[in-house]
Amino acid sequence: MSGVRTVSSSSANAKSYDSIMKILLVGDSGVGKSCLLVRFVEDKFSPSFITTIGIDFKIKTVDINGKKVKLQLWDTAGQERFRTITTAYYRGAMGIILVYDVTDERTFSNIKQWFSTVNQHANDEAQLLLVGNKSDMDTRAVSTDQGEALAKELGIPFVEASAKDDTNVNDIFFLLAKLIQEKIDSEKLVGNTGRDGSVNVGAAGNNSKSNCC
Ligand SMILES: Nc1nc2c(ncn2[C@@H]2O[C@H](COP(=O)(O)OP(=O)(O)OP(=O)(O)O)[C@@H](O)[C@H]2O)c(=O)[nH]1
Repeated sequence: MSGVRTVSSSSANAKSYDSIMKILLVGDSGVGKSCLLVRFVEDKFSPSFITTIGIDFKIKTVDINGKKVKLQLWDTAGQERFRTITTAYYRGAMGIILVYDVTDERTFSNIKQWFSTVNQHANDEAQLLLVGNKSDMDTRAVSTDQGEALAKELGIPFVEASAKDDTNVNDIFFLLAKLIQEKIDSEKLVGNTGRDGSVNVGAAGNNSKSNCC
């Protein structure tokens, strides 16, 4: 994708980036959230399924329009029993990726529920993105048209991807980071980095830096 370039996939020190973006992945258990993250950050794929317990995170620094942006990527557990823990992390997220599995219709129909949970717990200004994963598989149950139609209905962008064969995985994260950056540049979203590297996010109108009336 033009204007976007990977800088490093290791933990960056405090002086090696211009800004931080907190991004969350949500969706049913088994749709491939962890695999998308591992593919993006480590360029690896494992066919074995190790379910996420609670929450996990990885870091990757990318170049967006000449600025070094540290992506703080939070991988939430899809299992219902962790829902109380995971929803606590929605607040402050600048970007949220809703993932379903194109071979599993149930994970697709559950996206509306994920969308509503996100709207309930996340900041109004968070940028959302719908991802249909496992596009490499022949046993498809959800068509690309269905994915596009749902994204249109929800008013969010859509990407089909495969963590396994590395289709569109970089595009997911770079597209989201670019959209977040555009919101920051247009002052719809404000991110402040705390001393510990944590990010506080708010709508620009709620932030003291905004030129509010
Ligand atoms: N064929 C194929 N399999 C995939 C793909 N992505 C993930 N998988 C497989 O799907 C299974 C679940 O992947 P995970 O990434 O652990 O799923 P998750 O969404 O993180 O699951 P939870 O941690 O329980 O929420 C694993 O066996 C993966 O190997 C893909 O793009 N293609």
